[in-house]
Amino acid sequence: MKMVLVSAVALVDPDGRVLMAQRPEGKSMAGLWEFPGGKVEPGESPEAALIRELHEELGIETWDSCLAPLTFASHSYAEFHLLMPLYVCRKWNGTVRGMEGQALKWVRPKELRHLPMPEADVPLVSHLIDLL
Ligand SMILES: Nc1nc2c([nH]c(=O)n2[C@@H]2O[C@H](COP(=O)(O)OP(=O)(O)OP(=O)(O)O)[C@@H](O)[C@H]2O)c(=O)[nH]1
Repeated sequence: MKMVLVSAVALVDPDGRVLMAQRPEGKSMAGLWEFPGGKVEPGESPEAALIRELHEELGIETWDSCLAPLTFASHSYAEFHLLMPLYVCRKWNGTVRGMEGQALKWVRPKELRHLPMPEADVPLVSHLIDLL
């Protein structure tokens, strides 16, 4: 099965809330809330992919040294197998904005349990609750 490598991040604000982004209409899994991030391009490190995606999607700047690995998702969808490292980031420059028109919200870790999210993300929530 095709393996897809996606880097994702839990941006954590000073109140311990996590930023979630809603997948827009027209995309697969539209309406579900996901961690910011995206596919790792050939030749790119997972950290570089995340720094690029955070700039493109949210208009913020961060650095390798601010990305702490937390856990990963390994999940088979019908079309591909997703391997998705999840980082935690508490330090960035700029104010988050939905640069691609996507809805954003800051969510308390326990409230993540009630948010509709992609299947692959569900097991990640307890790691964030433990951490935060
Ligand atoms: N960024 C992100 N992607 C996730 C999460 N969970 C999850 O299953 N994914 C999947 O990982 C892939 C990320 O692709 P992407 O963000 O670079 O591009 P995309 O939405 O345009 O992908 P698409 O090809 O499905 O339309 C998508 O298939 C997405 O559904 C998550 O928490 N964050």
